[in-house]
Order: sequence, then structure tokens, then C-alpha cells
Amino acid sequence: MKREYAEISEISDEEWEPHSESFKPSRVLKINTRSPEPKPKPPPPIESFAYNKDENLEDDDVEEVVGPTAATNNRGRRFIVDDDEEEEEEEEGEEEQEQEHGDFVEALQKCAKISAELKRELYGTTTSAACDRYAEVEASSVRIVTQSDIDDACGDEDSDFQPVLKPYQLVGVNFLLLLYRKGIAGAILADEMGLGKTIQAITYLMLLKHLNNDPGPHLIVCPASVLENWERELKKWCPSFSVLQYHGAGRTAYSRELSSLAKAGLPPPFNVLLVCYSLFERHSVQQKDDRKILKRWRWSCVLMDEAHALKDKNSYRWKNLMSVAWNANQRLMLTGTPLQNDLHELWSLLEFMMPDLFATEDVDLKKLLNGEDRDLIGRMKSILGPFILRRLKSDVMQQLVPKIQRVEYVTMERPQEDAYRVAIEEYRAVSRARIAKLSDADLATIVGVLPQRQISNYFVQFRKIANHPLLVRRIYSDDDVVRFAKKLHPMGAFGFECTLERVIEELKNYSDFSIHQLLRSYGGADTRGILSEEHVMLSAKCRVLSKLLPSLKKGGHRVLIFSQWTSMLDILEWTLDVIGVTYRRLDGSTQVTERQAIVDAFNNDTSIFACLLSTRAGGQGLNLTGADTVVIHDMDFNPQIDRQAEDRCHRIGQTRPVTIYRLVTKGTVDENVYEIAKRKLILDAAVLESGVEVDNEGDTSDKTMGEILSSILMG
Ligand SMILES: Nc1ncnc2c1ncn2[C@@H]1O[C@H](COP(=O)(O)OP(=O)(O)OP(=O)(O)O)[C@@H](O)[C@H]1O
Repeated sequence: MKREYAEISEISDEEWEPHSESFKPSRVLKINTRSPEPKPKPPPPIESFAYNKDENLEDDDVEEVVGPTAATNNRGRRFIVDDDEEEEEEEEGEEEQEQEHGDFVEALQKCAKISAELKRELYGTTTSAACDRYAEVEASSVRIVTQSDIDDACGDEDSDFQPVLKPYQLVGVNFLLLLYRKGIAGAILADEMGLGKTIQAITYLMLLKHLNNDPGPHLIVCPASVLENWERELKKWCPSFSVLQYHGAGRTAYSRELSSLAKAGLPPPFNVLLVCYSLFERHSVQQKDDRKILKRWRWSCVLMDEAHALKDKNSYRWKNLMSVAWNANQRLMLTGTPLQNDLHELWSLLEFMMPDLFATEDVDLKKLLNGEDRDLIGRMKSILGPFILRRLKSDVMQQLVPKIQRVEYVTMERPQEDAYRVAIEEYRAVSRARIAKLSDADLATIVGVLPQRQISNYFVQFRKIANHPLLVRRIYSDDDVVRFAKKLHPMGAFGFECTLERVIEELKNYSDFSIHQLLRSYGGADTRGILSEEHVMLSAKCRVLSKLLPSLKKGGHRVLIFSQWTSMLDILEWTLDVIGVTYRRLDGSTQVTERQAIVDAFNNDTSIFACLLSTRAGGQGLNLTGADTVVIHDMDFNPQIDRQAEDRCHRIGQTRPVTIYRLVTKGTVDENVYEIAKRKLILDAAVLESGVEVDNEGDTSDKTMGEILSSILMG
């Protein structure tokens, strides 16, 4: 029952951004046509937790690892599990479902044993009535290192900086050291955003060198926006480490040297190599070469920041990174939001962390995790138990400022409402015509009638209008388009090689705002056709902002404004210009080298009132405590993405209460997106926090995009 799957990559920053212009499917799918590898031998009774190289998870540029095999090469770091129960043979012909549950139970049993062993080590007893979770362990009871060990390891005579960990951070570092010492090859540090995961991880690496004579090499993988921050924190917290940032100019300067060192079998000239996830996302020659270099070294710790980036085990990113990380001593994941949308995505993280334990080759995970199993949440909790450490701000930082959540329901005025209504009528007519052609179609739904791509496209159009009607074309008529094309074509606005007809076709797909921008860029002194400042206030959200922002400014507040769409950020720039406030902007197109400079400028210069950020590029890892207010202009289906964004300023270092404003346009799909996001947050709390149960009775609308559209178009 081995599953065949297509290698589907998730949407990266760069691919996400163009969605603001028109809907495009994500990357072209590449079907994995390779024949499956032979089934691996059954696992030995001793669990090594090292990645089993025989599994069919490598990308096509994987080359043979030079040197000893994985079996002889994991530095003796093993964790012994008494496997008596697992050795019982499954009866042949057993029901498929039972087999799947058997595997699940097997994984559970192993987890329970590891958990008991670790608890005994951490606080001296397995019965532990006092502490059920690591999160409840107090710094006073930890056994491996104390603050004075950290002073010894990280202190530097040449620096005034005193690295002092907060009590819960000390527990975190001990947790990581314990797993290391027990030879457990994976861990997830999942503290809520802003509690200092970076600092805990850096201190841990420093302690490995100081106490365990393990100077690395370590590989740190993170999103581009936080590369600079990692380098800065590493230099500050452990100045004796040599750190190399392998990206952009750093890559150009060092690739030849690293390649020849790696080929010669020589050790790397650094303790820590910092790279971006993008290095694992593509199959360009350069990236393949880079990955070859990385595969030649045996990493002590491969550390993944914002590790929810590995939620899709079928993505290139997951597979390519695994091909580098599989034989590392440890795969350490940092994420404040381990559970993104559903339990399958969480399982992808677990499988990356401990492939031997969580590989699900023979388990139809989808069926299992979707099953009507009331115990599932509880079982997932026990599975996660030994490997995950998660503390909430409310648990550990009584002194952290409050976070106030506000949902602003905004009301459309006539032009926006008309645009929304016209779109409904147009798409309704298309859907009904299509259904009418099918004799056996269910008249109440468009699911299965319209192609999924068209459903997504309609949904995106509704979302655009709910955000700003200038994101579609309604003001400029087809005649206007022809007129503008005749003006722009000779100016080479689309290059000099394309025909006038092609330019007309292209412009017809443009939004009002894009045409306006084009006219402004090419018009020179000729302002005919461009939109006026009143147009920016056509959206309910911008009108609300035009009142909210000046009053926040008057109150001495500073604001982060997030949107998922770069074209919406363009309109928001215009809005802020009209309102007359100062701002900076950071999105996927901002040079990686400039990102930290923008963050520093915003945090240090209080005359800058706002920072506009794309949720994808600016929502993760950045420290923007200069702001005390966050506006989520348009919410994501995945609430964790917005949660990440909120916590850019609700984190250590924040001294003022933080207010989050979510803008929801009444009577539009915005309301559905909000309902779905709420539902997902309930699941997150149930799996990752104690004492919260999923309430199936009060089921909020967990509808799919297609179901939502059906109710709009067919209802
Ligand atoms: N013990 C400490 N002493 C001084 N500053 C600290 C300490 N711990 C964390 N900080 C600071 O708090 C801020 C937040 O820390 P950090 O970026 O590590 O959080 P995080 O948990 O990784 O957040 P995210 O999940 O958003 O990436 C940083 O500016 C960091 O320097």
C-alpha cells in the first residue's frame, strides 16, 4: 500500500507574490516516476533514530555519501528502547485498518518509553505527579546546566554583554542537552513566538562545544528575512564561534573554497553555517552544487528555524533538506507554530525530526488522522510528548505586556458593494450554465462541477474585491484599455517586440490599480487617465485606516500593517501617503541584505510611524518591538501565519500593551476566512496545550473554499 505521490512544492515567497495580479497554480508538478525502492528491512530491536537512507525520500541530486555508512557512523549516539512488545508478529491477512492502528500504537509505545526515561533524567521520577509536561518543569529542578555553566561557556572578556537566560530558557537548554546526551536525534522547541528560541538554541550549541567537546559543524537553516538576525545573535551570544553566512555575497565569496575543502574531505572552516530554505527549493545547477557541498560534511546539529516550513513532506524543500540532514547527529526544529493547518502537516515535521520512528510508509495517514477517533488528539499529545517543548507566554512571562485582540468589521460603500455583486452575478451565470450542461449534476454545489483552479480563481477575485475594488478592473473600460495600449505600445511598456494586439490582451487582464500605476510610470507630465486620491478610499478597509491610523499616531502608537498581497501593499503605500504618515516597507522583493536595515531603522527611529509588511516575508522571525499595534489587513486561511505576524512586536523587549486589529469586510468571503481560522486555532490549542478539548458541538464553519463558493453562487 505504498503511496505514489507527486512531488509538489509549496508556494514560496516569490511564487506567492504574483498571486496579487492573477491566480496562477503553484509550481508545475513533477511526477516522481522512479520505481519505488525495495522495502527496507524490518528495524532492529535497537532504535537508532538515524535516518534510514534506503527510504525513497532523496531528491535526484543525492549522491553517495563518502566514508563510513550510516550504520557505523552515528557516533554511537543511540537511545535504547526495550522493544519486546513491538517484536510480536502481526497476523497475516489482518485488516488494513488494524495494521495502520498497529503502527500508530507501536509509535506511541516507543514514545511512551522514551518519555518515561527522559522524565526520570530530567526530574528524577517517572511517576511525577508534580510535572506532567516538560513545560511545567522549573529551573530549580533541572540537573544538567545552570546559569553559571552558561557564564563559563558564553562569557567573553572582550564584551560587556552578559548572557543571562530567563528561568524557562534554562529549562529549554537543559531539555535540549538531555535529548542530545540520550542520543535522541530530534527535538522541537516550540515556545510561543518571541520567548527567545533563538537564544536558547544558540546557548545550547555553545554548551555542546564547552561541555561535550562538540564544536559542530552545525547547519542553521532559516527564512531569508532572519539570516542577519541569526548572525547578529550568534556573534553576541557566542563570540567565539566562527559563523559563515552562505547566501548572496557570502555564497559567491566562499563557494569555491568550501567545495574544494569538502571534496578533499577536509573539515569545514566554521562552527556554524547559516543558509536559507531557498537553497533546498530548486533544482538549479548552483543549488545542486551547494547541496552537494553540504552533503559531504557530517553535521552535528542541523537546526531549522521557523521549522513549520517543513509541513509538506512531498515538497522539494522537505526532501532536499532531508538529504542533507539525515545523518546529522541531531535535527533540531524551532517553531512557535508547529501545528499549521492539520495533523498531517504536524506529522511531516515529526517525520523529518525522527524518520525512523515516524516514517509512515505503510500507514494511510490521511485515513487515520481523518478518522472519527475521539482519542486522536490525546494520542497525538502523547506522541509529541517526549520531543517537544512548548511554553506559552501566559505560562512563563507574567510580566509580558497584554495582547488585545480586536476584530474590526468594516462596511462596504456602494462602488465596492457593486463590484462584489457584479462578480457574484458573473460567476453565478458561468457556474449555472456549466451545471445545466451536466444531466446528473447536483444543483446545490459547484464542487466537482467547476475545476478546482477555477474555484480558487473565483475565490481570489472575491477576496480581492473585499480588500480593495481597485484590485480588479471595473473603472477602466475595454475602450480605455485600447486607448492606453495605443499610447503605451510605442513607448515599449511591454518591450518593443510584442504587437499592439498582445498589449491590449495583456492590459485587459490588468486591475484598475495596475493600469493606473502603468500610466503613472509612462505618462510623464501627461496625467490623463490616472486615478485620483479619492479612489484609494473606495475600500471600506482603507476608509477605516484613514481614521484609525491618525488617531493611533496621536496617541503615540506605532503600527505594523500586514497584507498577503504585494499589490495591496502598493495601495496601502498610497493610502499612507494620502493620510500623510511616514512608513517603511518590507516584502519578498526586498533584498535580503536590506531587510535587517529596515527592521533596525523602524525600531530605532521613532519618527517612522508604520511598517508595511507582506505576511509571508515579514511575518516570521523579525523583531519589531518598536511597534505596539498590528493591523492584519487581510487574514490568511491559516491562522498561524497571522499569529506569527502579530508576534513580531508582542515579544521580549516589548514594554507597552500590544493591540491587534483584524479587518474583516462584512458580507464577503472575509467572514468565512475568519471563521475557518478560528476553527483551526481550536485544534491547535487542543493538541499543543493541556486542558483544552475540541468542542465538536459548536462547530464553526469548517467549509472548504468550494463549499463557501457554492453557498454564494448556488444558494
Ligand atoms: N535572555 C534574554 N536576554 C536578553 N534578551 C533576550 C533574551 N531572550 C530573548 N531575548 C530577546 O528577545 C527577542 C525575542 O527572541 P527570539 O527572536 O529568540 O524569539 P523567538 O522565540 O525565536 O521568536 P520567533 O518565534 O518569532 O522567531 C530577541 O530580541 C532576543 O534578543
